[in-house]
Amino acid sequence: MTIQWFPGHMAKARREVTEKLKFVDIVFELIDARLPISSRNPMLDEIIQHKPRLILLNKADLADPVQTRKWQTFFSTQGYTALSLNSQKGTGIKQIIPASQEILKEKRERQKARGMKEQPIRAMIIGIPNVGKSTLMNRLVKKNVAQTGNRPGITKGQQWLKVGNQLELLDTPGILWPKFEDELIGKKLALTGAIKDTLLHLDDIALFAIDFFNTYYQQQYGKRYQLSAEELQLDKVEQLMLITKKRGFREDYERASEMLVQEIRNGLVGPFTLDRAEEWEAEKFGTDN
Ligand SMILES: Nc1nc2c(ncn2[C@@H]2O[C@H](COP(=O)(O)OP(=O)(O)OP(=O)(O)O)[C@@H](O)[C@H]2O)c(=O)[nH]1
Repeated sequence: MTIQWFPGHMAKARREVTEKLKFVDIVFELIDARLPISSRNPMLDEIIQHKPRLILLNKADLADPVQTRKWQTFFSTQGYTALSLNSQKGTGIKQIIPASQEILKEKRERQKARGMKEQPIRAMIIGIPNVGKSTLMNRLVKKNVAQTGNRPGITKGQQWLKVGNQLELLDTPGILWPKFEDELIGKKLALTGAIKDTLLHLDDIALFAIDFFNTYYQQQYGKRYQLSAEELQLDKVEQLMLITKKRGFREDYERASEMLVQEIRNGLVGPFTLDRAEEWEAEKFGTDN
């Protein structure tokens, strides 16, 4: 991704989201299922105020399914519905409309009681760069309305994209920033490809990944890089040196680091979740995370 968030950009993005919020009934907060905390905008609560929200855990195909279920439970204890999605394949997409209807049920019933005609639900997608906003939009609308991988352009007049006759989606998603100035969050975001590689050293990300996989997913990691039980006891630098050698990269640790990070990102080392549900007790959740 090419966006660098400077204060000016952030303020503009925030203004744009605030402006668009007026037109919608519900916000679809798109987050990366591998990073259910780190891929959120830390100020989202403040920005969207009390607007109803549906949390969408995207790229669930790349995440640890056990963790995804735990996160769904976690969010439900916070009063939110969180659906697990694979926007690329469309898995989970069908639940979006019924879940939104359920969230807005009381409001819609009140409107009905006042004799108002039932309108399609109006929604906007909000998420950090590269989380899959365009992919989801294209899936929902079933045509290529937003080019995936594209950068958000200049705000046009509000355009609504019809999703059947029950949902209308704002044509430009809200793009907000993650809290990448936090070093650990920055490494996690980098490992999933959410922030520019040049913001951090690749070997730092690779060493972080080796540590993480040794702790949580040692088996799938050891298998992929043919590391024996003994080799898995070595420290992370020695493991990186071994992987480099085993891949035939001689002493090119930079190349090995890049390969490792790319393979992890693309799911070749198996599904994984970097933010661990059990480490986030209820009271930790909120605007200061
Ligand atoms: N594996 C997997 N990849 C996905 C999924 N959703 C999106 N992607 C991929 O993630 C990358 C980013 O997707 P985009 O839809 O461009 O993301 P975006 O949020 O619109 O990105 P920006 O324009 O940078 O804000 C693309 O390569 C997509 O194919 C998913 O559910 N699973």
